[in-house]
Amino acid sequence: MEEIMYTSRSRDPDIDRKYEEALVAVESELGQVHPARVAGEEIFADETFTVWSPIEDGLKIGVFQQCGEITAKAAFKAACDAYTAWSQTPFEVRCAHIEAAADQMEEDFFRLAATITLECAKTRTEALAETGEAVALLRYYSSVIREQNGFRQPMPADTETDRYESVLRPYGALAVISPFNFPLALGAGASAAALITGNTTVMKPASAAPLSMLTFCQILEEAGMPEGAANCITGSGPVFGEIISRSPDCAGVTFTGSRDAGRWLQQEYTTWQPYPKPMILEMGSKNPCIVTAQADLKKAAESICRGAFGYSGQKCSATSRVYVEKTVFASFAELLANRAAHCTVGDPRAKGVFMGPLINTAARERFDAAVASVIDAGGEVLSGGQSYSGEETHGAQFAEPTIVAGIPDDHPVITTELFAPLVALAPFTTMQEALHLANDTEYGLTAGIFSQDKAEVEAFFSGIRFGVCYANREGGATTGGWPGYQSFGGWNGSGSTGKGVGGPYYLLSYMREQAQSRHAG
Ligand SMILES: NC(=O)c1ccc[n+]([C@@H]2O[C@H](COP(=O)([O-])OP(=O)(O)OC[C@H]3O[C@@H](n4cnc5c(N)ncnc54)[C@H](O)[C@@H]3O)[C@@H](O)[C@H]2O)c1
Ligand SMILES: N[C@@H](CCC=O)C(=O)O
Repeated sequence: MEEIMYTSRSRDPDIDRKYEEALVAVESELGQVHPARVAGEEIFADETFTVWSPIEDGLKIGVFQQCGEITAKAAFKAACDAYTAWSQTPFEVRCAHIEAAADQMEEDFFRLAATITLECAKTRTEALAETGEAVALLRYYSSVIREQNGFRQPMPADTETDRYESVLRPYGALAVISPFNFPLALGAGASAAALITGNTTVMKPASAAPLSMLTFCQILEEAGMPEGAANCITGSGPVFGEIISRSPDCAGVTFTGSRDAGRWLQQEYTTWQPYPKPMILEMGSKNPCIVTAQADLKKAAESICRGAFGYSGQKCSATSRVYVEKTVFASFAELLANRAAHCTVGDPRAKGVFMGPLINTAARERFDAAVASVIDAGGEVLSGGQSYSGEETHGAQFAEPTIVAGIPDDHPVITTELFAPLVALAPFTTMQEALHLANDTEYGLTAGIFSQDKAEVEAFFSGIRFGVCYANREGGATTGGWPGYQSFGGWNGSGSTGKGVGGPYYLLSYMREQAQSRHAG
């Protein structure tokens, strides 16, 4: 099938037909009770929680288990029990399991995409691309480990009879915590990385969107993963965080989510664990884009619109600050405002809709407070600024694609991650100033530049302190990274390892080195 990426602009109409059929099928099955999955068994907790779709009132995604200590401990016990055999399984066999899971995901492609749309209100393009990204992550990790011969490397020996090797080996049972905004790709990608390197997993998806990951866990089981290697439990993040911090069975954590939760977990886990264990943290950001007087302004406006407002700005990669050279500020602001005003906002299930509703009321309140704070600070709303919900939206919470300007550099809208469709513009006069403003943040995930001047582009790449950097990217100024093309990892407050998801070094974070010296007996 044709690969649909976040940056794709067109697709075969047959894809839309299959997606629409899957939407009808998946929607008709919603509302069920979903058990947690431990060692291939269905587990029911004493308490449950209900997840409602953000697309319309009354659309019940399902009832999920509010797992506490008993289930979490059982899941880690299962993962620890499975660890020895799985970690000693030849890497080719582990790869074959992950590849079989990727095959199954391709079989279920449209149902998975429809599930993503329904549980977190992604448009069809975003949901299809996320499903493709999830499959691509599994396949990419498998290709890396095969290319690296399972990360076993001969070392020079000092005698003819001795044999020395460097071998990368797994850690144990890892917790895999994933966010609501990429409910499949980021949980499945991290789990696949953990499993393919020989670790076992206890996955914990976000409570706002847990269905995709429970489905993925079932796919892993069906792909022949040994009992207990992959487990998935649902429930409160903070409760899970407390449990794993104090659990000697938890050999490490891979967490994707907000900086506040990630930092809390990092401190708690480090405090309570008896020795240092791996923590792979992928966190939020405040992503800048620089537009110079040498830019193709129309292209920049189109691409920033996609970067800032795609999935309603609820991407860790969303463009949220744009620094525009003073001489072109007014003309660029006008182009961007016109482009934003033409974004199609509506039901994300519908064809042609570019932006759907926000995940929940809290996100809308955050958006409203941000707009009010811009006005309080004497700033200007150049486009959008309103949020709305009501009968005509079937209760879904919408915010207009919004552009603001005229606020100070230390305003919270410039410094704090909003996770809403709001982008702030500010002028600059020199490239040095633009880079200073772009880098003036504790975050460091994605950044972009629009300029047709090669020297400006090179100055950007050498001066920017972010992990994922794009020049003149058409399909999203700072968004839409793809496994095997863009390693996706944050610097500074955006990530802990410096090795990007979907990149050649990512798997290294899931293994530790062992020197094996075989001397003549
Ligand atoms: N850097 C990246 O690659 C990346 C990718 C996607 C999302 N994100 C970030 O994720 C955030 C949006 O997702 P979210 O709202 O689901 O984030 P969140 O931090 O609220 O939750 C993320 C996950 O962590 C769990 N969690 C929450 N508190 C926890 C705690 N104290 N201990 C352990 N687990 C806890 C949640 O249940 C969820 O599964 C944004 O900040 C976004 O930038 C980062
Ligand atoms: N691959 C996606 C991941 C975003 C995470 O929030 C992007 O690059 O936009």
